[in-house]
Amino acid sequence: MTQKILVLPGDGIGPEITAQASRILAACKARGLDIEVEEGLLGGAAYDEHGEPLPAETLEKAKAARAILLGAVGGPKWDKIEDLAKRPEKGLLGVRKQLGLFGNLRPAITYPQLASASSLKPELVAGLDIMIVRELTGGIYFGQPRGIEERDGERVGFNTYIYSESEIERIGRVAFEMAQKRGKKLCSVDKANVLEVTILWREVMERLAPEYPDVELSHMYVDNAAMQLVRAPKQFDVMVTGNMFGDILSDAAAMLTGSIGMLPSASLNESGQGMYEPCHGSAPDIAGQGIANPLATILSVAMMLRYSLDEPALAERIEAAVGQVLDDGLRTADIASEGTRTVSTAEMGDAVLAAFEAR
Ligand SMILES: NC(=O)c1ccc[n+]([C@@H]2O[C@H](COP(=O)([O-])OP(=O)(O)OC[C@H]3O[C@@H](n4cnc5c(N)ncnc54)[C@H](O)[C@@H]3O)[C@@H](O)[C@H]2O)c1
Ligand SMILES: CC(C)[C@H](C(=O)O)[C@@H](O)C(=O)O
Ligand SMILES: [Mg+2]
Repeated sequence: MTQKILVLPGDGIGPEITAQASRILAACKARGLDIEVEEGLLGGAAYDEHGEPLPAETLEKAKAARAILLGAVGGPKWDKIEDLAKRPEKGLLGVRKQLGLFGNLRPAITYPQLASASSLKPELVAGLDIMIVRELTGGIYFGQPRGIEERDGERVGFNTYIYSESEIERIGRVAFEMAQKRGKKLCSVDKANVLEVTILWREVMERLAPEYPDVELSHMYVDNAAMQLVRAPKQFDVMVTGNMFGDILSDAAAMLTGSIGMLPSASLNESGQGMYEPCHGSAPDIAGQGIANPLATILSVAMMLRYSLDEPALAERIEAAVGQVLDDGLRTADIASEGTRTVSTAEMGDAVLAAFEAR
């Protein structure tokens, strides 16, 4: 059956990087992958056209798609929109929530060729392979009540950090199952020394553990986890955490791989429908220059093939092509080091495509 794929380029470097990833998708199609690809508007690009960051038409297309490839949304142009609901980021959060994409997988893998591009000592990161499992449709990002209002003569801002047992259990199961397929170690990250919501989080993780006797479960406070990620990151296999902690820790983990431009992601619901996007943002500081690293987005296509389209061989082929290009010494500016050849976004896309075709 033909599967629908929706590409949402978004803002800033979004269109530049999704253009390269789309070429890889097209190459998969040329090799017999039965997909139909269409594009849509999300974020600032959608706001400029329709006055909404998530127009009804985009949401409809997203619901009908088996998988979505997203570039990134947001940028200074839209940061002053007063109505928060109209900000580009709300469009992205809307797709995640509306499609129930609660399971966010963020793999931080340090390619051996890039160990020296990390800001940490190469021996600390060489061979690193961590999977961060982030809850994506709950927690403080969505909790009610929220707002800014006048109280006792001054304005107060407030959000609600809330998780139900069922929300914790469902992301916990994703993480335990992921650990079973990997190194069988799961570290649950919380702030159970202070926050009730994460006391419950820890309890639920403990309750699930006996169902996965082959997985070794540990717990860590988020502040320590941030420190351990830069002290000795290879101690981790799978990490599971809530929406906001996962956002922060995955950016920190990205730097272990050499650049945030290397970290792909998958956001999945219960039926395997997914949105695939790099973990980084729209990088307004380099947008339009043709120098952004497209590899996180290309590697997100590999995740799409693995998790939504059941094509693991094609996924491996893309990952191997990326490895090949790095072996050949090609680097975008963010991962360049002595002795490598600095290339543009499009040249990196050309090289990955050529390596993919040659395999
Ligand atoms: N998923 C998303 O769409 C997403 C994620 C994060 C941030 N954002 C939005 O993006 C905008 C910018 O946010 P920010 O500056 O905090 O984070 P950012 O990730 O866009 O950029 C942080 C730094 O990393 C660099 N960088 C990011 N991606 C890169 C790439 N592929 N190649 C080379 N360098 C890269 C940028 O140039 C910048 O110096 C904001 O509007 C934010 O809300 C969107
Ligand atoms: C843009 C923003 C809403 C988003 C998030 O916080 O989830 C981003 O930082 C991410 O990591 O995907
Ligand atoms: Mg983030």
